[in-house]
Amino acid sequence: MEFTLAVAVFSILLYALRWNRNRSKLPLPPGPRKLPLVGNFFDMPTERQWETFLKWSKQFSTSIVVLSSIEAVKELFEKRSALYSGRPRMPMVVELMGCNFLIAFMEYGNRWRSHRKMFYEGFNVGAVEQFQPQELAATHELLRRLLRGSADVVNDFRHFTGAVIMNITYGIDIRGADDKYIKIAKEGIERISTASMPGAFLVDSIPALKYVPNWIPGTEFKRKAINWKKIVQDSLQLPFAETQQNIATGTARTSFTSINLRLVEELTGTELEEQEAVIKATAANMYLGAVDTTVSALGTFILAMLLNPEAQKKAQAEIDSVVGSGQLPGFADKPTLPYVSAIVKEVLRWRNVTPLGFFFPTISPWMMSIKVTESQRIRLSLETHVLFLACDRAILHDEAIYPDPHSFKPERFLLSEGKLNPAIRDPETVAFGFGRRICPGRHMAVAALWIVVVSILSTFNIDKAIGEDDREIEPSHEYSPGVDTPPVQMFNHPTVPTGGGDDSGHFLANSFDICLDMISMRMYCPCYFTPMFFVAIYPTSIWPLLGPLHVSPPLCELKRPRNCVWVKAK
Ligand code: HEM
Repeated sequence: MEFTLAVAVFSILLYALRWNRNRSKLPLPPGPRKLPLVGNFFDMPTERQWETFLKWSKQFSTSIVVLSSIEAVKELFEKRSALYSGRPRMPMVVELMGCNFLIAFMEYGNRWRSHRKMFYEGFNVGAVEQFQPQELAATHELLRRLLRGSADVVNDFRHFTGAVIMNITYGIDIRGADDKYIKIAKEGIERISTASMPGAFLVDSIPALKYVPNWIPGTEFKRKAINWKKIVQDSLQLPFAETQQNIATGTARTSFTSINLRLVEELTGTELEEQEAVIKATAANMYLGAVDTTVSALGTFILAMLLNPEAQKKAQAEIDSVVGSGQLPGFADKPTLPYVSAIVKEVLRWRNVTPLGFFFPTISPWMMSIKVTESQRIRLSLETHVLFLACDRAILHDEAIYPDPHSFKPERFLLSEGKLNPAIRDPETVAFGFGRRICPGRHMAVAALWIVVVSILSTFNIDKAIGEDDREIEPSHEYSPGVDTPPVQMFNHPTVPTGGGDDSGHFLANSFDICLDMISMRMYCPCYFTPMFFVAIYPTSIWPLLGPLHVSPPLCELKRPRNCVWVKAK
């Protein structure tokens, strides 16, 4: 028996070594020089990643396939989505900080499915219509805040999004600008953003470091993880506990959490615990997924209006002629306000919130090549294992579909008679991702964007702020990656390349080399030569590259309240 086992193990190892040798005949991908053990860890940029990746892409080749055409993205992420819906492993944020409740970081499987299903039930295209009253009420509150003279428009947008989502998700009212839940969520998102930055923590490249005792020098990351976990846990636990408490005292308002908790109240024991955990986690995802993304898009709207006063005037003329100046617009006006809808589409296209989508790891280390489209096939080897990354910005700036892509032109979505042109690809089909991992909050996000955009346009003029020298201040194009980090240079220019790496321009193979360090890691790992283990260690070596969420800080003034009689303070 033991002999048979030994022969079996030996044969597998022999096969593995031969298999590896065959594959290693393929050339190694070029990239920055690797150090022993840590590979290219220290080369990884922690900010303005796109610039470094672009530089590397010119200097080197291969490794990451950035899909910059809708055809390639649909082929892989939609037609073959069963194979391309995974997520890379993230030891710092998921395992040490306990963010395994975040759907965006979950591995594709049953756990992800159960959370996603519950999310879908609450936020599908039909279900989100029931949130319109809350969105409208929060929008009118936003207008009142702006009317009182806002010092920080971005903060007001954060407050708006928080108010809508806390109401829908937990039935909790936000109290003032310093509301504790807004504060908790803001802090939680900051920590999650920092911890999920590619290259920020070595433990993501060497997951075994998470077992190193805390007292050993150099394990500062473990202490950070413990502190940050507490902050993140607050955003998971506290609002949920308040809703539970309200249900117990009979004061709970109808919300996603209260409805779902009532549905499971018949359950007992482990079944109840499991269901409660899914409800709690899904609710937290709603808040954490919604805030920065929506705030970023609204910030871009303000920037676009500052830079394009003509577009602002046209939208206001449309609103005045359709809604009139005697009342505020509502959701029912949407079909009759195509220019406003075109502005929302252009906001999602022009400076989309996630210029780079999420990473999807290569499906299987056993594959030698992957067919991307009918005419394109990528060769794979162990060393050139690719991560697929949809470059949303490139797709949304495709000149063939959107001529003069860097200009803000809502007209591109309109027919000559002023109606929306269905033939132009709707940015909503790109800006929220693709396939099975497509953003589940997109319907709510678009509704919230639309009502805020139309309401601000109907009541305010958005003008450049006036400086102390009585001159207009030119708006900054700088956006902050993540939250509360110093502003960095924004994508004024197409820093993410939009061309193709091949004749048809379909995708940028031979482009970014962002995973070079991870590939090196695999080569130093003792398990590397055993393909059986390779599957297990592969995800540990890959960072996700979350397209940085951009929160813009537009310096602006909302002047000349237009129909402000309708925005009277309460
Ligand atoms: C303008 C607003 C928004 C934008 C641009 C946006 C964009 C995105 C993108 C690009 C993804 C990744 C999709 C992929 O992997 O291909 C995503 C995922 C996600 N979004 Fe959004 N989002 C927005 C608003 C929201 C809102 C309002 C919510 C919650 C109510 C939300 C919840 C989520 C969740 C939970 C995921 C993870 C999905 C998964 O991995 O299965 N998002 N979003």
